Amino acid sequence: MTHIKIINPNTALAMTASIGRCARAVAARGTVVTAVSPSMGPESIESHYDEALAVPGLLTEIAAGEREGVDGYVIACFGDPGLDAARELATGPVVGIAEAAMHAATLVGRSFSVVTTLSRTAGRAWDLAHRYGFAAACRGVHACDIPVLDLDRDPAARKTVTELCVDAVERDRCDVVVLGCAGMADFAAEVADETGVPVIDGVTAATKLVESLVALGLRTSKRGEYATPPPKRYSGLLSDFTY
Ligand SMILES: O=C(O)C[C@H]1NC(=O)NC1=O
Repeated sequence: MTHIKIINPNTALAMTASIGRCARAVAARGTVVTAVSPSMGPESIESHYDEALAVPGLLTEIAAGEREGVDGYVIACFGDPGLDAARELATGPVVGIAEAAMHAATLVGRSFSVVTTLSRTAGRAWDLAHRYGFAAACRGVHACDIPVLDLDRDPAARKTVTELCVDAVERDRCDVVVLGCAGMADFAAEVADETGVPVIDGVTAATKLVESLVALGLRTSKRGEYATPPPKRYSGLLSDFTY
């Protein structure tokens, strides 16, 4: 049995439940998926500030997972917040949904475009494409300017995102669309029908990637940069983080 813990780093429990449903829909029979939100942090992540404040809660969930014997983790936020720190804590693989989606996109196409939420987060998506080595394959990053929590609440959101994806394929002439928010996890099938190209949701892509890495017996390397952090005291609210 493989246990994958999917961490939605924001505190929106309805979004976490949707993320869990999407991941379980693709998980193998022998895989148990638990989807959680930290008890502390922003209700959605739409800025560098939100991202910074989401990381402590994310890391508490990774530390708890290590005590629970979790085999691998998904960070279910398109900014891949805290990914490197999470890898320092985790024994098993940790995959962010942006990284997973971009990898999957380049395995089924020569180019991809990202459709994300707020314009202000587009720079982060470009930064990740550069970091992961996919800048040449990324033809564009487009924002629907729908707040993360409105993706579920606004009945017009799905149509708006779908139309933007159709427009992105036509303008960018990209082979693949990457959905740039964990809150779009259940949009992929509809967008694929409308665009006629492969559409990748990072939640499901990351779930299967972690499952595969665990099946291959691959764990996070502790030889170098991802070694366990050096022990030290952390004061104030962070005193719980003392090793
Ligand atoms: O980065 C974004 O625009 C989307 C990102 N924010 C969030 O709360 N979950 C996400 O996937």
